[in-house]
Amino acid sequence: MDRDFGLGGLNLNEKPMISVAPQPHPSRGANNHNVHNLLEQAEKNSGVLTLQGNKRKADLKELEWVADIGHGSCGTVSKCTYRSVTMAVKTMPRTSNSYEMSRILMDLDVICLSFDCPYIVRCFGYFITSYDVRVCMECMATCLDRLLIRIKKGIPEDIIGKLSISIVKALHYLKTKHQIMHRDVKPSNILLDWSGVIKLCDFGIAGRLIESRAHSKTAGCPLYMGPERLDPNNLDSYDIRSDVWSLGVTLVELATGKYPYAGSEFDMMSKIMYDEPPRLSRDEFSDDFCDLVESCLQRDPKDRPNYDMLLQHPFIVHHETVPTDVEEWFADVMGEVSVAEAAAAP
Ligand SMILES: Nc1ncnc2c1ncn2[C@@H]1O[C@H](COP(=O)(O)OP(=O)(O)OP(=O)(O)O)[C@@H](O)[C@H]1O
Repeated sequence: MDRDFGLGGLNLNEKPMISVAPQPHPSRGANNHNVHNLLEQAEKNSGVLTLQGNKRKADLKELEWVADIGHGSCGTVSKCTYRSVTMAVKTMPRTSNSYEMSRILMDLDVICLSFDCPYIVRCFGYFITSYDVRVCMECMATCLDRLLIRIKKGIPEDIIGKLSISIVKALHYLKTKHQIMHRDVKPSNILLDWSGVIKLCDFGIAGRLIESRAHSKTAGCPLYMGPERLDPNNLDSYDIRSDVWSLGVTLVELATGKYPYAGSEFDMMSKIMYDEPPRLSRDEFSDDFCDLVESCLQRDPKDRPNYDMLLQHPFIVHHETVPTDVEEWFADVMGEVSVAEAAAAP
């Protein structure tokens, strides 16, 4: 779809999510006046859906619920149809809390802004009512954390090769085209469809970069944050290399089938800050893959690659050229899971 409204330039950066250090009240950076204006701007295109290349004014009453897909901290995602087009609709209740509202608007803005990126989940349009905001997206088959739970093992390296290309390209696109960093890279925000296409989603806590740096330390899931973002003594801003750390942790989790740190949340955060970063075993994975992960999981952000460097990494370059059928693999594993589930059923 075309970019329907632009929220760019307004300060939605200060949106701390999970407290890991003393911090101001979450709503401080997103003032009510800004949020109100942004909402008014967005409302102008409410109900305009772009389907099969045609823009049309849609009637919310024609949106039919099919099934719930899942719940996140901002709302619920459901499978719906609009005139026989299947979509995933994320419904987020409107709230008087300007921090929550700024998250909703940021998610909406980035997804609309990224209409031309094939590695970011596509948006058909949205509805803003007096009660909620509903974002209509293409419906993907699953997110990678659910997939890991279902298959109960790691994802094969050649599939991770294809997946890494899509995610690095999505992050690179956000950085170079819109000066945005995602700040919440993790398996639950990576989606896969039945034809094997991999896309990034969930931009509620994305941050606008000012001179390539973001300035709010606390947004995102702390378990995927780089040590520099968890350190309460570090008052510096951070850059996209913090997302590169999150990508490294995500790749280890996808390859091994489990999150690399254990213990209470406090233990895990201490380990991220003070222990040696996780590594992949060279007995189980190729040297190129192990090297890529090692480069992403460097304690000092300056030692991590940027996206241009990642795109030239031998692991990525190799998987750009080899034909890997993600669609077939996905169909096979889902088939195996269904057979196993049917066999285990009473
Ligand atoms: N376009 C989509 N197609 C299919 N499933 C989706 C789509 N968008 C989101 N989902 C799924 O819906 C569920 C809820 O997503 P949502 O983005 O609201 O929250 P989350 O990422 O799980 O959690 P949080 O927002 O707290 O980080 C997740 O399982 C997600 O994978």
